[in-house]
Amino acid sequence: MFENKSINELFAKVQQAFETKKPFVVYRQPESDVVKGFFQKNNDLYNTKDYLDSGFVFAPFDNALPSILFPLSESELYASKFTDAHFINKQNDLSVVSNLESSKAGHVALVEKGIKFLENNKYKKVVLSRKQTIPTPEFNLVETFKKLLVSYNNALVYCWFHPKVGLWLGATPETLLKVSKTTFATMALAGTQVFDNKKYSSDQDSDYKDVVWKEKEIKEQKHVTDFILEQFEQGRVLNDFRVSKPYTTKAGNLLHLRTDISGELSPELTLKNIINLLHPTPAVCGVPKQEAKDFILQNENYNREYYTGFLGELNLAGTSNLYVNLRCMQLIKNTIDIYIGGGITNDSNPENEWEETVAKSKVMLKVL
Ligand SMILES: C=C(O[C@H]1C=CC=C(C(=O)O)[C@@H]1O)C(=O)O
Repeated sequence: MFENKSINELFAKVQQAFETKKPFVVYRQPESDVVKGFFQKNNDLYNTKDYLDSGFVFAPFDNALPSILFPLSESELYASKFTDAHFINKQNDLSVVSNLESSKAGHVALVEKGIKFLENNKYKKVVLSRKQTIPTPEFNLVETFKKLLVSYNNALVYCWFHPKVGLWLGATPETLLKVSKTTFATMALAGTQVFDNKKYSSDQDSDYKDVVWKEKEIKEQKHVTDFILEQFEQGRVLNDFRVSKPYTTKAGNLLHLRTDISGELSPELTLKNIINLLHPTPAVCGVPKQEAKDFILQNENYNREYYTGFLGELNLAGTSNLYVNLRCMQLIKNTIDIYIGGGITNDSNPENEWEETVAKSKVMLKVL
């Protein structure tokens, strides 16, 4: 399906497609050394409504809006091996500084409003976010993408472009779902703390067993696990259900709590049914889902667009690999908008929630 190219040919193709304003996506799945690309042959904007098509899907947070598809039948597909040796200078220091004080007041006020909303209604969780604009007069697409590749090995790293939509890049640690025929897997990812690199020398999740999580983070992550289990119970769709214990996982400079959930899907279930059950999960929206979504749309004061939506391979040889669009950014002329958020519960401290978004913003600031 994917034609082999050298990595330099693939990057040259990316550069050319971007300069000539042709739609494309290049991406590398977690723990893989293969970079794949879809290069659409025309400039049409295709949608998928039923998720029966094959191709690469790019879906917004607001599930009432259309999902964009690069159809398999309208795209050239290339793949190439990529190793660190292709790129030596790993990351920048965090020299890009922007005016954070005004953003801080706005975000703290939003979180305070979120906490009141939860208390007044006895709701459990809402995920609140912001965007931060960074000047990038010297932005170089291929170099930035390479830095993301070498910096975030266990993330889905991508660069997506459509002339009618814009340019998005990201390195997301969160799987929305993997479906291969009837085998299904997802994860509940939430809770954040900054990774202490003096304490741990390895990148293995098994080394983080002694990490201590506060009650707030444990609850915040449990809401995501419970939501997924309830959704599948209601749909009565999973046989041979397997649910891991929550464990600590590393994503860039951060640690999160994660539970793995997998099983066998009832054959009558469509991918659209599964996506509707899951998206948006409380890792990016809240509990109850609709009320949290309404609060987000009415109060965040900016448009999330594709941040906290999902993206990935759709029905390629019977398999779909979809990821939640986190730790992402969008190019707007000579600036980059970085999108960052966090889960709010009754126990949240607005100042800490602000700090969490600052820590998360470093995932992208490091490569700019
Ligand atoms: C909403 C984001 O992260 C989610 C995923 C992992 C941990 C999260 C948290 O600790 O709040 C969020 O639920 C984001 O990075 O913008």
